[in-house]
Amino acid sequence: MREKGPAAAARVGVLGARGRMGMEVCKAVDAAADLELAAAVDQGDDLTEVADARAGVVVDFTTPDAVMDNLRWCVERGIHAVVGTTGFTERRLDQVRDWLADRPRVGVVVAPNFGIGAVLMMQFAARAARHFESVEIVEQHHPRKLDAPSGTATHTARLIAAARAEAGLGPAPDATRDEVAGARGADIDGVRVHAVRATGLVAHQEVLFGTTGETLTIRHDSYDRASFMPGVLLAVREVPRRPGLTVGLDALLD
Ligand SMILES: NC(=O)C1=CN([C@@H]2O[C@H](COP(=O)(O)OP(=O)(O)OC[C@H]3O[C@@H](n4cnc5c(N)ncnc54)[C@H](O)[C@@H]3O)[C@@H](O)[C@H]2O)C=CC1
Ligand SMILES: O=C(O)C1=N[C@H](C(=O)O)C[C@H](O)C1
Repeated sequence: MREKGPAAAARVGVLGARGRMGMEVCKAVDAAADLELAAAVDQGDDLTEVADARAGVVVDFTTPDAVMDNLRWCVERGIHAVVGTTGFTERRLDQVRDWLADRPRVGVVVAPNFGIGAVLMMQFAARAARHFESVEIVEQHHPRKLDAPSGTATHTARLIAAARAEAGLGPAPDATRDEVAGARGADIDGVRVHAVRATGLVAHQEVLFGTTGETLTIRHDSYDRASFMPGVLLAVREVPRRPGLTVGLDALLD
């Protein structure tokens, strides 16, 4: 942790600091002239390190089991939070909104994917959804990932399902009668999602649309975790100006 002097704008605490994403975030914050890495905390460390270090913004890349307790702790102390950890259901988001109602000046940004290309991939998929009767998602990740399907794939499926419902599209055609369990993937709001895990992969997703005589494939690849850092740093800089809950990076990019 390098002291950058009084000109440094925001003091940042990183939770999950010894994880794959946490380490990358610590590096990126340390390298940013306007940010100061105030605390780097992982499992077993005391969260009070973050408060003692006077961090104004916390970045959480931990686990779905840990993230809600961390977030509550931050909101109660008036610390803004940028969250990349997966596992956010509507119920969890409502819980965060409840906590924030008591702390109206605190901002929380929860984004299933901080990659700019991934955000655009989700926007393009939502836009295409109403024009195609068929759609399936294939996500591919490194084999140390704990959750399946990915948060990005789940979010994409929900966006597509909402667009299909708005356009009055029914279920995608599928004559499958005999199925080995899992062969047709997970059903997320009526959209099939297939999760692949293989050494050598980082984070990849294809959205395959089909209609009579044509298909459209929208694909995004993160080859390096550095790809998430411009989005994370954007959220760190913006979150103090955005009280309440912001879901996704879309609003910040606009
Ligand atoms: N939104 C996005 O753009 C991205 C999100 N992710 C998500 O971020 C999360 C972390 O991913 P990775 O870094 O690959 O996992 P990882 O397993 O490498 O790192 C997680 C770290 O959190 C630590 N941890 C667990 N409980 C903790 C607690 N209570 N307090 C502090 N630290 C704790 C672990 O010891 C570990 O070091 C996952 O949910 C993943 O899906 C990953 C990449 C990009
Ligand atoms: O665990 C990962 O690696 C990733 N997790 C996020 C997800 O589940 O969508 C974002 C990205 O896909 C990398």
